[in-house]
Amino acid sequence: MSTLESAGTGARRHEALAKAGILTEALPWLSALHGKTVVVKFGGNAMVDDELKAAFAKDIVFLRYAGLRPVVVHGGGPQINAQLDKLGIEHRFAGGLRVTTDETMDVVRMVLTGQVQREIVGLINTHGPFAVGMSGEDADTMKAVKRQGFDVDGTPIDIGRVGDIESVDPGALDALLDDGRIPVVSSIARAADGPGVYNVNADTAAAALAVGLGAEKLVVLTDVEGLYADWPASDEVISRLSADALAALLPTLSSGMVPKMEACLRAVRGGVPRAHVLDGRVPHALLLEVFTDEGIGTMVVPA
Ligand SMILES: Nc1ncnc2c1ncn2[C@@H]1O[C@H](COP(=O)(O)OP(=O)(O)O)[C@@H](O)[C@H]1O
Ligand SMILES: CC(=O)N[C@@H](CCC(=O)OP(=O)(O)O)C(=O)O
Repeated sequence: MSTLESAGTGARRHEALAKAGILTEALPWLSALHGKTVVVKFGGNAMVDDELKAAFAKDIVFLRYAGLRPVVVHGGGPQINAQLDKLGIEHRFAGGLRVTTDETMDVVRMVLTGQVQREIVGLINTHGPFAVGMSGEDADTMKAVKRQGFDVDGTPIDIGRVGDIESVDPGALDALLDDGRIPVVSSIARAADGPGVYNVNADTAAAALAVGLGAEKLVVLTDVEGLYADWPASDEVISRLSADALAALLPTLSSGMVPKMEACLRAVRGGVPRAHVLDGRVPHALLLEVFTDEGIGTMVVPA
């Protein structure tokens, strides 16, 4: 064999070993997570470009073929804002939650279930007949009561039709999962204290469903690398923290991170072994988190 040929063989061997290394690294995770439910929250800010959305859909289908039971809970804050702007309806947030009038509620429901959810279902189903879209209100999967006692810097405000989840019935989701489907759930709950529905923050909804389903993991995809220790002054990401450490940190957090980290805390305190906040702008962040040893983003653990 010439020197050139043996160099070529060496390079091919090296490449083959590197590829096989990535696949074998997944083996312990495949074994540990087989048959387990993973709830993935896909945030509106993580749905920024078509390539990322397509990569997300592939990852979800990958989880399904790998023997996991993925459930997608989606947000759509920016998409709701865009529609409210088109309609000339004012929008504002308090403590990371949308102040939701009856008029706003109609738009939230229309955009989440009629637009964002449909798009995610379509993307997943380019890979097979897996995704089934539903609203959290369907089959009483989520029931909520009006969020009370909300204040901004000590001043009480009425945040409108924003719900606190009172109960989760995982029956419909379990039936879909048992049938090999991938549920894609919009964060709307049926009112338990009167007629109509409530707008539920999608992080909060994902955590409640993760607890209700006895999920192994909650993964929240967003548009930052994870929880920054001292945001916005620094971009140092906290890679791992316990529930107690997170509880101590919560009062110092602001904007969209408040419901997100509260959700991680609720999930872990509700029996979900791990909750992760990942950067959805990184292609295939979900696959990397689930199937490699690489720790990315922020992980919350019980202790
Ligand atoms: N400590 C923090 N670490 C990271 N991001 C933070 C922090 N505090 C506030 N944020 C803000 O929270 C945002 C994420 O929340 P949000 O916009 O609601 O995302 P999503 O649409 O994915 O739910 C980040 O883009 C960032 O601007
Ligand atoms: C009560 C509340 O704030 N509901 C959210 C629901 C959508 C959501 O949470 O979307 P993201 O995940 O993209 O932020 C809203 O109306 O924007």
